[in-house]
Amino acid sequence: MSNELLSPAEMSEADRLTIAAGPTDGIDLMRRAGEAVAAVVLKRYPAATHVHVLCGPGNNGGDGYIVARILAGSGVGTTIWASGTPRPESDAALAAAQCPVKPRPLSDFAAEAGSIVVDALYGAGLSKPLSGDAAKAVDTATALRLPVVAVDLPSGVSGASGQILGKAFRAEVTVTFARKKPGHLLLPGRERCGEIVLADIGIGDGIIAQLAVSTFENVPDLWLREFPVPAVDAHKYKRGHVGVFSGGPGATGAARLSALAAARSGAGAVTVLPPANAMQVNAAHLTSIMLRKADDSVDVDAFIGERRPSAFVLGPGFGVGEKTRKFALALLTSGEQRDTSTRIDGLVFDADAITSFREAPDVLFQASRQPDAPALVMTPHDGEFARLFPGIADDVATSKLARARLAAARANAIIVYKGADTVIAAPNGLAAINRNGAAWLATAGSGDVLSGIIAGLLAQGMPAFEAACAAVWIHAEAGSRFGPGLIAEDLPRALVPVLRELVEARTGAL
Ligand SMILES: NC(=O)C1=CN([C@@H]2O[C@H](COP(=O)(O)OP(=O)(O)OC[C@H]3O[C@@H](n4cnc5c(N)ncnc54)[C@H](OP(=O)(O)O)[C@@H]3O)[C@@H](O)[C@H]2O)[C@@H](O)CC1
Ligand SMILES: Nc1ncnc2c1ncn2[C@@H]1O[C@H](COP(=O)(O)OP(=O)(O)O)[C@@H](O)[C@H]1O
Ligand SMILES: [K+]
Repeated sequence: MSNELLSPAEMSEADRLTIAAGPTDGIDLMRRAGEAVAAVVLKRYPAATHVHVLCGPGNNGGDGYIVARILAGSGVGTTIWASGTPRPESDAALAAAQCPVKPRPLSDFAAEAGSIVVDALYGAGLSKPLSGDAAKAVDTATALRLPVVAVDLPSGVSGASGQILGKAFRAEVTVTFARKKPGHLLLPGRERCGEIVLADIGIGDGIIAQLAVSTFENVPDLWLREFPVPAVDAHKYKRGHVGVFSGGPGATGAARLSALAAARSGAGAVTVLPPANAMQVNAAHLTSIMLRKADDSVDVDAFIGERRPSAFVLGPGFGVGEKTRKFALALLTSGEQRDTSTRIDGLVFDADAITSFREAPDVLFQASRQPDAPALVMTPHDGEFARLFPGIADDVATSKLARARLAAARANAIIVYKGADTVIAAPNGLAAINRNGAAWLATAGSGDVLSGIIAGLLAQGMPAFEAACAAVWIHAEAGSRFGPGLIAEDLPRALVPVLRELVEARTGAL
């Protein structure tokens, strides 16, 4: 798998293990890194009149000295602008000594239109906000609209969190090494990276495996082996039955969006569960989706006993308050009284099911910790996250990745922390960052569809973390492919070509 994301600490451990295993040493890694960047510059900017290489004092700068040597050797006009000097006897000092281009001070940095900037100031070792000459260099490159090729990360972008420390370059291309880092995918860093080129510098898969990485890019490789494909002898209840709770007569659309998405995602049967006074309005809009009254937990229990649903969605359009809390807690704690034939596999709590616990989140978390509780997936956007996880949400110094992980551990649930850079985190520390979405998905009801997809996959027996990751990717893929004009009603139908491709990839053919 090459979808692991390495923290700066893991990257330097990979570096250490590679060197310890031999015969590769530090300068070999640096040389390959520099060669990869130089190759990108030569290929992408063949008409560049001049390349300005900005070199910092650490190994990122060391990569820059190698780039400058190769470019100058290829006949490209090259200037080095250096901030500080590499530590004596370091790999970067060796790279600088072998570079025939004489460095000029970064404080004098000036460039002409038509030239290119290679940003090798700071990478994994960024330790404080960009200031002084480095910040001025960002302003100069921005004002002149110079194309920037970033080495490892645009300087100023934290590889761990994607946060911008002070200022950061906006690269057209970022060349990174061995594996991507969380900062390449988390906003706002992602936006500053431009296209990301991953270069092999000789850190083998075996070395990465030794790191036991727990953060991944959310791509199908992560969960495809668990993606459900119906068996030859499938019948509708074998494909899983999803119950979706509906709000009252004026708030039923969200549940129907969820229900349709669960059905499209492969659940064999889906039932919308409204209060009695919303049966009529739901009935007027449903065809293949079933309908059953659920006024209270007696109704819910009877439904579970008779129809054996395997997953539920609670929250979209349901309303905030005591009834929601009661339903949520009853679903979470019902396992104690059930035999295996009526056991619920998974729950998706979204929207109002999250907000209803804003005054007493611990009540919810205690219930989700009971040994018999079904797997719980919660899908907060920023606002809902802040309501359920005060303390974690306020800690702006941490990354969205770290916040999602802390929340998953606190809630004993899979947390799908939504947004343009959705993070999916599990209580055991596994996490994935999604990046195939598009802003077309920012439309009312889009989150309801996501909840339905998750429940559809849970009902078919997909493990909860994988189901959440798969649903986020599928939802994002369908929305970005649809593009302009997307409304939530379009999404369930837009899932079809995406699902077809996944089934083909999973089975080799349909
Ligand atoms: N690991 C690997 O496998 C490989 C890694 N490689 C390369 O190494 C890079 C990491 O190198 P690195 O660890 O030396 O850190 P780097 O980013 O050069 O910065 C450290 C220096 O910058 C300084 N400094 C930081 N921020 C600053 C600021 N805002 N303003 C001012 N100063 C600041 C910091 O100062 P200090 O924190 O000590 O005060 C220190 O002197 C990595 O990104 C990749 O390009 C490749 O060669 C291939 C193999
Ligand atoms: N700019 C964006 N880029 C990618 N995905 C987005 C963007 N904005 C929102 N989304 C996705 O759209 C969905 C919106 O969900 P939510 O905020 O709950 O909306 P609603 O409550 O209206 O259904 C989430 O899956 C979110 O990740
Ligand atoms: K850089």
